Order: sequence, then C-alpha cells, then structure tokens
Amino acid sequence: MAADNALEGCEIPGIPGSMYYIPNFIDPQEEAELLNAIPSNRWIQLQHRRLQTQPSSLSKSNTLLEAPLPSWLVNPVISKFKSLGLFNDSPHHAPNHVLINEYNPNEGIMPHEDGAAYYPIVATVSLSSALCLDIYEKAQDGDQARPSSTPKWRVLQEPRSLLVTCGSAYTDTLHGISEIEIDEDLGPDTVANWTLLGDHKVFIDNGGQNVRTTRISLTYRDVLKVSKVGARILGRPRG
Ligand SMILES: O=C(O)CCC(=O)C(=O)O
Ligand SMILES: [Fe+2]
Repeated sequence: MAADNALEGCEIPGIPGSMYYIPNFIDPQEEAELLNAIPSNRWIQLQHRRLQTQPSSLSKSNTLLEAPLPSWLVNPVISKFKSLGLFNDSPHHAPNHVLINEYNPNEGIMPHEDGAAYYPIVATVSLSSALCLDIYEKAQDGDQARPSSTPKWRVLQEPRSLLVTCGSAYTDTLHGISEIEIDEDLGPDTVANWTLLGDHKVFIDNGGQNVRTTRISLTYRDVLKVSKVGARILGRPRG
C-alpha cells in the first residue's frame, strides 16, 4: 500500500501481511481533547463494553448513510493519516466511519473478524489505558472461520498509539481482547510489538504486568457501500 514508506520501521515483526504500530501517534493534549469531545449521550451498553458509532451505524446490508464525520474525529487524527498516506488506496481515500469502544478492566471483545463491509485497512487509536489485543490465526471450519484455540500474537497498545491492520493481516486473522484486569508476562518474547513500544520500561518496572484502567479506542474504517439520502428518497441510486 502507499503508506509503506511512511510506515517503514513500524511493521510488527512476525505478523504476516501486515500490522503497523506507531507509539505516541497523538500527544497528551490531543488525547485529552478527544476524550472530552466524545458525546456522553450516544453510548450503547453491551454486556462487556459500551460503544458508539460515528456518523451512524451501518444498515442491515452494511450500507452507510452518507454523512460527514464530526470535526473532532477528523482533526487531528485523519489529517495525520493523510500525512502517512493511510487510506490513499481505499475507495473513498479516507475513513468514513469510526467505532468508539470503551472497556473497563475485566471487559473485552470476543475474537472476531471485521469482515467484508469495510475496505481491508483498519486504524485504531488507543486512549487512556494500555491493553493487549490478541491476534488469532484463522482455523477453517467448513465455510465458517473460527479462531485458533489460543492467540498466536499479542499486540500491546499503549495510550495515544496507533495500530494499523491491513491486507492479509485483516483477512486471515481474528482479533479479540480478553476479559481480564491485568495483562501478564509482558516481555520481548510474548509481545509482538515489544521493540516498537514507546516506553517498554514501564512494563518491565511493573514486573511484566499492565494493570488496566478504562480504555477507549477509536477504530477508523472505510465502509465500502455508501448511500446518498437523495438517492434513497427517490428509490433510484444515482451512483
Ligand atoms: O478496541 C479495539 O481495539 C478493537 C475493537 C474491535 O475490534 C472492533 O470494534 O471491531
Ligand atoms: Fe474488530
């Protein structure tokens, strides 16, 4: 992809196809401003996390009703994506959809794939707390893909970092976050992006542990199918 040059040196070793980790993608003030801007009245409470979607959730046919993203999700994050060349090759040349997930300690998300509604590039900004994303190889079960029984890799996402998943890392793996309070046994042999971390000393000094606090993630994607309001009202899509 076009971002290859800008992301050179950020590719996570060992994970095929590729995932990139950029520590300190935003600064503490940008992080605080993003946290402040998240509307408090749009959360949907699920059993093990809460979430909101911007500008809106997808229809049953995975279609997004065309609408601009709020400006606080565009600047500074999407401007920084542009300087990295991220989403240059995606159909809309920019993300048009952001999922905001909030996890308290002991909360997570089951292993899953993000699927065919999106162009295969995902950019995730982490806020507030570090935690490990578990990456599973895909085991084929008839037509159904299921995760390998244990995670093959762990990616430690520090607050203010960016994780980019693209290509076969998007299509051929599953990802999840385990419902634990403490990420244990963190070190060079157990964390795929150890050499790319902004500050691995924090984890060494803490005996290889990360005690989670509440983490919020912003997941930027390009939804492939977008419908225009006018076309919908007329019942005739006009391209
Ligand atoms: O919070 C994250 O980093 C992952 C979220 C995720 O996988 C999703 O919403 O599809
Ligand atoms: Fe996901």
